Amino acid sequence: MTAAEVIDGKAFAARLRAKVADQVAQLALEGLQPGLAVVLVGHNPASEIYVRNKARQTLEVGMRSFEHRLDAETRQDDLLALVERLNRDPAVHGILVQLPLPAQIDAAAVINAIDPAKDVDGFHVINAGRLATGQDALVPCTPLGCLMLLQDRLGDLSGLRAVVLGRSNIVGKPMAQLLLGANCTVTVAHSRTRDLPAVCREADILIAAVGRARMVAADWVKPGATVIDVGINRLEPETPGGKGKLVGDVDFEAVKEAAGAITPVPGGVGPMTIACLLANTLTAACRATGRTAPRL
Ligand SMILES: Nc1nc2c(c(=O)[nH]1)N[C@@H](CN(C=O)c1ccc(C(=O)N[C@@H](CCC(=O)O)C(=O)O)cc1)CN2
Repeated sequence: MTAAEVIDGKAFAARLRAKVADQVAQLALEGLQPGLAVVLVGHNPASEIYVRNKARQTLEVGMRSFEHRLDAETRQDDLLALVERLNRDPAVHGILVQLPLPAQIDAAAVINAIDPAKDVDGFHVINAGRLATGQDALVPCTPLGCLMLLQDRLGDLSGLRAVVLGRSNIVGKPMAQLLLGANCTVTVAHSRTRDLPAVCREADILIAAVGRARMVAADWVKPGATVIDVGINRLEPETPGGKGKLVGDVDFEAVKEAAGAITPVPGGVGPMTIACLLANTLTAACRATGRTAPRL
């Protein structure tokens, strides 16, 4: 058996951002500049990095970036008031509240306060419902990125068996909806699923999004399957004061000997998340101004 093709999400994301930048340049000729507002509450170190990268990449594609950094002790009412202001601001076409939020804030209440037309994370219950019923929706960025990588490698996904390992609102559930929409036969598996390895072995497409480092072993994978690893897990540092290695939910070294193709961590799905956020912001800006959103 030959080793799997390693899917280069970093390169794919760079190409997607270049397409977004081309479209933004076209809109500039018509006097429209898409704007993305990102809200960070508190000082989660990983979130700080993601928010910084989002702001930088937003500017790089020619959009306006609005960053709002709030104290860890921020009250829910104050955050809701900021969301309301951003909903009303015509320069802001996309709004994103970085997750996780501190414990005193009800994340669902905040997400559902965002205007669904500006909900570029696609987490609002209206967008979740639209996706589930096959209507035009803003689609969560990480699952959208996974779908793009799959369609790029496999073309038409019709009839393929897909197993989504994980049932979160931000990855597992929307991923399952997208794969259903692409005519896959979809199973959503999770920690209570009986005989997980056997269920996963049925998959032509295996999406690992459980948040457990290197959980998916080589004998969970059907030979030749396409494996998409959404996990981002930081291992304990090997030396005191060092930085722990970043690994996915899949045992990459072992599984690449069984799979047909596999995404690495880092450099697989992660970079697609921000590229799709920019694509969603472009979509939101086009729709808000009566334009048809481009197919990227
Ligand atoms: N409001 C949101 N919050 C969160 C989301 C989200 O989509 N919307 N997703 C994650 C975090 N996230 C974006 O916010 C994100 C995670 C990972 C990456 C990424 O590029 N990862 C790199 C590795 C980065 C590193 O070295 O740490 C990779 O996999 O190559 C981008 C964005 C939770 N919160």
